Amino acid sequence: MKNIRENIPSLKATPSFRISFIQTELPDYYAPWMNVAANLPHLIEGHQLRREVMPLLSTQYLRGHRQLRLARLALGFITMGYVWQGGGRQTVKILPRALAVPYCTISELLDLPPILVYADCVLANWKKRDPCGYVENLDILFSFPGGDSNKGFFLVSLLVEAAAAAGIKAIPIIVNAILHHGLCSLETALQDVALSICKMREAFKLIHGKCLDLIAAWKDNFLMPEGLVYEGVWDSPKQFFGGSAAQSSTLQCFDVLLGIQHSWGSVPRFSAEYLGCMRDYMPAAHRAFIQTLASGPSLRQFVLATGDAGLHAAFNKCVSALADLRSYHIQIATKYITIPAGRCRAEQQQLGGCVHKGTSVLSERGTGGTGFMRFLKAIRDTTRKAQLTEQ
Ligand SMILES: C[C@@H](C(=O)Nc1ccc(Cl)cc1)[C@H]1[C@@H]2C[C@H](n3cnc4cc(F)c(F)cc43)C[C@@H]21
Repeated sequence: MKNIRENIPSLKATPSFRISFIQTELPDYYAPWMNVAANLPHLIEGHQLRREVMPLLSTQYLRGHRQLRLARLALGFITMGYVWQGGGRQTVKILPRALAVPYCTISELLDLPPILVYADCVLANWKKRDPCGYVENLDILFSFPGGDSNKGFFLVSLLVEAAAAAGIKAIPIIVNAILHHGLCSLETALQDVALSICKMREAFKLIHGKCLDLIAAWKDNFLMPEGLVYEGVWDSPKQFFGGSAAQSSTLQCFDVLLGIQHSWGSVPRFSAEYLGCMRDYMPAAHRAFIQTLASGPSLRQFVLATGDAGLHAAFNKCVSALADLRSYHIQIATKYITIPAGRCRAEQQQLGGCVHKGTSVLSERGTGGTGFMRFLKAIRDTTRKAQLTEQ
């Protein structure tokens, strides 16, 4: 595969969704954070993380968005490791101020919750080993114990996101075509979206053999019923959702573009509200982009109103490509994520308590677990029904 930037030209051009190269360095002053984050698997497996003495550092020497994202990434991994180091048995209820104060300060500046999210683990957590090399030389910056499976999972998610960039880049063209009645440019742009979604599915295939030891949460988690106290920031404990595929901006963006509404009351946790809530866990620029798209002209209504067969077919091609991608996501989640969660449950029954898998407790949310599977199947079915019927 050629260099990722040459393969997907829109990477250079899409401001909001450009897969930007997050820095991999911070000023030396922040070495205590970077060294602990880089050494996390070893510290967690050796149960030494909580003994690490972390100085309370000031965030004033962080310069620019990329340094803030990198510092937030390091503190997010350290926090997750600190909370879940002992697995489900010995979760902590208080995050020490040396972590909590800078983590919450940076998270507030970035308008993100003080917990590890998809945009941290996937969009910010990567570098090119050889700056001039090809896509194969991607590597992650930070990981949990579990070796290459975490790495593969995060990098494949990144490649899926990178493949989406071309489709995202077509969205402003689509909105302009609607506003100016440019039927030809609209049909071409819809074809670009369909092709991009097909490429996302191709990238997704690289996930075989990878899995994620899920990013546990401290919301609706029976092991931390109150949530987490962020010492020196808030007096009462706070609850936040863990990392989730539903936090992927592209996962939600194409639904909004195609007018696919997800409302699903049977399991309130995974309803439209959950998807809406997950937008608060996306980068602010992505959230704004989706919100602007949602409040703009309806592509679906426009295509129906034109009665144009070519637009009709191009729109339906996008919907069927998205439904196929969702079906593939379900296959992957079943094979690589839900089963481990099921295994964990089986262990729980045997041991009559919570069994942790590696550094985190498998989460019913986010990526695996039966609740998430029902969620994925429901949004796949809703996607299928979004096809424009024959005129
Ligand atoms: C590999 C998986 C994962 O769960 N990754 C993950 C989860 C949590 C964390 Cl913390 C880190 C990584 C899935 C990747 C592909 C992503 N995707 C982006 N746009 C999509 C549009 C779609 F229609 C669709 F079906 C999946 C889509 C979602 C996640």
